[in-house]
Formats: sequence, structure tokens, C-alpha cells
Amino acid sequence: MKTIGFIGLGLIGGSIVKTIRKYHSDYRILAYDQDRETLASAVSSNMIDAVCEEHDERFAGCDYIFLCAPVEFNVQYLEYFKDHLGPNTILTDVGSVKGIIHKEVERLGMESCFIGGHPMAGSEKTGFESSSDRLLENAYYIITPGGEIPLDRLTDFTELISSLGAIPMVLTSEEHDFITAGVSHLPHIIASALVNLVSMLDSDQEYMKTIAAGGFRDITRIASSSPIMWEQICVENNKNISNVLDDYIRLLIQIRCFVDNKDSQSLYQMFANSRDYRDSIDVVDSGLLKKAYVLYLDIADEAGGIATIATILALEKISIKNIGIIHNREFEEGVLKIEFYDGSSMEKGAALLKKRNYIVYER
Ligand SMILES: NC(=O)c1ccc[n+]([C@@H]2O[C@H](COP(=O)([O-])OP(=O)(O)OC[C@H]3O[C@@H](n4cnc5c(N)ncnc54)[C@H](O)[C@@H]3O)[C@@H](O)[C@H]2O)c1
Ligand SMILES: O=C(O)C(=O)C[C@]1(C(=O)O)C=C[C@@H](O)C=C1
Repeated sequence: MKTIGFIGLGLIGGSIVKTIRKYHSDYRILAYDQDRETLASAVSSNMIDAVCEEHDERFAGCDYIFLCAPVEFNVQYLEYFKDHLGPNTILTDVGSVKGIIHKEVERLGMESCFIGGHPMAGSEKTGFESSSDRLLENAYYIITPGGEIPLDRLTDFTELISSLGAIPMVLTSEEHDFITAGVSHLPHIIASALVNLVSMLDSDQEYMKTIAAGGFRDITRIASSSPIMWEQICVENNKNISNVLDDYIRLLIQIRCFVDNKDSQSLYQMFANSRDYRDSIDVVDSGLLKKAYVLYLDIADEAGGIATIATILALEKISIKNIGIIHNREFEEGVLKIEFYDGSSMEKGAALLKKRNYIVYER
């Protein structure tokens, strides 16, 4: 039996708590969040055993304490925990930037009790109500151990992360901050800039907003993410982000030249290269781009159509992750998109629906 403490019970803190409850029902969970309603909802859903104050001696009895607030707030907690950890407590965090917290850990001499962490899973949604016990499933969980962490403590922590269904990967904080600047931080900046550009260019009639279809939606979902979280990430990883933005701007200028010069060959090559690289990522079963298990099917536009399909799948105990009608150019009439949790559910679902004479597209 272990005791685990949490500071911050939003999307990520809440998801870790729910996953611990799922796989380790005997663990005791203590938590503090600055939002009282969040704590009340965690207690009433039986996800935590005790509510703590911001500075609370009970945290010293924890085996692990997870800092799950926005990055700069996590860093601010180190000062308190420096003198309030038990002899065996490991302090960890889930922040999207690692350099800044490790710097403070070193300054405070806490390297023997701190292990940095960052689950590469998330969402544009925030808060405990959006958290899920499936968020960590098959996601890479980057671990950035402090220089003086004993090997057995690191092994224990890695085992805890594996036991939650995630895939631990050890990196240095420098490697982490460079890599995430490219594959996470820059994409959020691009999505935000694109949405702001369209908002700026759109007319009073808002035609752009009205007709924006699948392409715009696919690339801009993350523009709805938490402003406070992303403001702090950009400030705290500013050097890496600035460098990768430079590369990106150079690339955009080059693309503008291709367009201005109607350089068909270069434009074709650009799209061909990106397609090949993107497709090579998608075949990986877990990773930064997790494989989506999705089926599309034609469905008559009549009341109860979706409910019928949901019932057919539910009767066979096949869970649906997401379901909805999509309209885009790929499917002229619009189709029903169903997302499953795993490949075998998708295959079972496809077979079942085909047997019922639905036209199913697998891609
Ligand atoms: N959202 C993602 O996709 C994602 C993915 C991986 C890691 N992260 C990291 O996880 C951390 C939390 O992000 P989230 O998505 O869960 O955000 P969130 O907004 O859903 O949750 C943050 C929680 O922290 C609480 N909080 C804020 N300041 C606090 C403070 N000073 N003391 C105590 N509680 C405080 C808030 O009330 C909220 O419940 C961030 O460091 C972020 O970088 C986010
Ligand atoms: O899927 C999303 O919505 C995310 O933005 C998740 C995402 C990312 O992939 O960039 C966001 C921030 C994190 O630190 C890790 C994961």
C-alpha cells in the first residue's frame, strides 16, 4: 500500500488519480487544489481519500507527491517541499517544460528526491471533469531524473508509471525541452496563430468561420487549450521555442517563394515528403501521435440512427470512445465516424456492422 499526494487535480492530476484508483485501489490518495469545487468533486466521486491544505504536514507521509499545476506554479511549490518531505518521499511533476524545474531543484539541493515527469498525453480540455482513467493508456511518459536520484528509487517510479498503462522513456531535461518545442509547443503556437489569423481576415458576415471544414478543424483543435498553461510553457521554454520558430519561419518563407514562382515541382515534393513522414508516424501504435481506431459508415439521416448503432455495439460490450456525423469533401453525403479504444474493438465493431448491412469504410 502506498500513499500518493497531489497538488493540482485538473486534466492531468485528475487523470493520474483516476488511473491509480483503477489499478491500485488500495493506494491512499491525498490532494490539494486551489479550486475548492474541484476537491469537492474528487471527494464525492471517491477519487481521493483526504483533502489537504496548500501546506500540509500530511504530504510528508507520502511515497510520491505529484505536482500537477501549471509549470511555474509547480516550481513555486519546491521551496515549501524542500523542508517538508519525508525521508522516503519522492517529489515528481507533470509539467510540459522540464529545464526550469530541474534548475530550481538543483538550486535548492533536492536532486536526490526529485524525478521530473511529463505524460505525452492530453487534450485541449481542462479540469478534473475532463480527466479520464484512460488518458495515460499507451502514452509515452517522459522521465527526467535528477542527477542524484538512487537507481532503485528511479526503478520504482518507472514501475509505477508502467503500472498505470503508460510507457516510460528516460530523457535529460535538455533533450525533453528541445523535442517538445518541436512536436508540442510549436504546433500549439501554429494552431493559435492560424485561428487568430482567420479571425482577423474574416469579414463581418463570418463566412470563413461558417464554412471552415475538416482541415481547419483538424489543425486547430489545440487552439482551444488553456491560455495560462500555454503562456507559461512559452515563457519557460522560450529559447528552444524561439529557435524552432526561426526554422519554421525560414521554411514558410521558402514556401512563399515556391508559391510566388509557381514552382510546381518543389510544392509537390513538399506535400509528398510531409505525407510520407506523417504516414510513417501514424503506423506506430503508441507515441506522440497515437493511432486512432476509427471507422466510418454510411447512415440514413433519420432519427434514432446513431442510437441504433450505439446499441448494436453496446450489446456486444464494445465501448465507443467518440461518435458523430462528419461532413467533409472526402465523404460527399457525410458519414458517421466512430472511434474505438483499441484495434480489436474496431475490428469486432466493423464485422458486426457489416453483418447488419451497414456500409463500413476502414482507413
Ligand atoms: N493539458 C495537457 O495536454 C497536458 C499534458 C501533459 C502535461 N501537462 C502539464 O500538466 C500540468 C497541469 O495541466 P492540466 O492540463 O492538468 O491543467 P488544468 O487546468 O486542467 O489543471 C490545473 C489544476 O491545477 C490547479 N491549480 C492551478 N494553480 C494552482 C496552485 N498554485 N496550487 C494548486 N493548484 C493549482 C487548478 O485549479 C487546476 O485544477 C501543467 O504543468 C501542464 O504543463 C498538460
Ligand atoms: O492532445 C492534445 O490536445 C495536446 O495538446 C497534448 C499535448 C501535446 O501533444 O502537445 C499537450 C501538452 C503536453 O505537455 C503534452 C501533450
